Amino acid sequence: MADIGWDPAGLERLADEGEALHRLAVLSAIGLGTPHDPPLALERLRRAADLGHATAVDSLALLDAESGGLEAWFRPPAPRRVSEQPHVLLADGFVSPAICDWLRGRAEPHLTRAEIYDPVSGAGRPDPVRTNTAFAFDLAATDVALVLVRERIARLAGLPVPGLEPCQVLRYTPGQKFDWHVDFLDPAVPGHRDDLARSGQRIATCLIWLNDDFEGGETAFETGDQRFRGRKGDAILWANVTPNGAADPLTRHAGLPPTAGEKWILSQWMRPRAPLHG
Ligand SMILES: O=C(O)CCC(=O)C(=O)O
Ligand SMILES: [Fe+2]
Repeated sequence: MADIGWDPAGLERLADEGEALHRLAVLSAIGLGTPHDPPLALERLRRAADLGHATAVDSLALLDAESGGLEAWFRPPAPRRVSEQPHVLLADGFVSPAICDWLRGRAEPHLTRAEIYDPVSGAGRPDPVRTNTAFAFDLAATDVALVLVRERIARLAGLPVPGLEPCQVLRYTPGQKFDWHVDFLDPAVPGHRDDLARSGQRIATCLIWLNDDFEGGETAFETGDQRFRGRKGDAILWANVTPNGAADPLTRHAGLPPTAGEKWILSQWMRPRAPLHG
């Protein structure tokens, strides 16, 4: 069957078909090629579910079970500060355990070896520094629940949704790690310059713990030898830049290896704006 694509006008013409309605729901949840309209996204999701679209049925049931509706969803409680230098915040119970299981399940079939940014070319490549597996969600794997989680993260951070990079689910089996690194892009590194000009600095990082039945595996910061580990559904958020916007070397951190069990997290890197084109 020919791919129906992601053009909203084309999808509108097919709008009585479950897959087209699901795609339209995702697009209006994001605001991609069509106005950002979460209530309309939920309405379209409901129509896709009525037509039996499996992801629509499951994600709608998940969202219907969340209390408070969109209003509460988009107003996450203020996080509490757990470190001043670097600037680290924790949000307890940021998402429900059911949302955690959903995100993990959506990523699991797609996991591949995680990559790092090559400092010279700016392209991704595997490296012994990062031995875990990961999946960065593309549009095809995106669903309305994921989009709403991303918007909740943006609101927690007070940053614009269009600046969110594709989010990743990371899985670490015992011994796997994301060794000491910084998330900001170094303006002195040639391979980072184009990216910085296009999208701006990676000013903040948010992680959500998707499970907690593992040992070790803390998120560690070199500064002050600080280690953090939340419960399933908690989020940690930190600024990769100082208040004046300069890359902050005190944010050097690592995902330490779990010693038993698997660690699953969602990782969201954030820029100040959408990439510029042209
Ligand atoms: O797994 C962790 O605790 C750290 C992940 C991380 O550093 C990142 O996603 O940038
Ligand atoms: Fe990181």
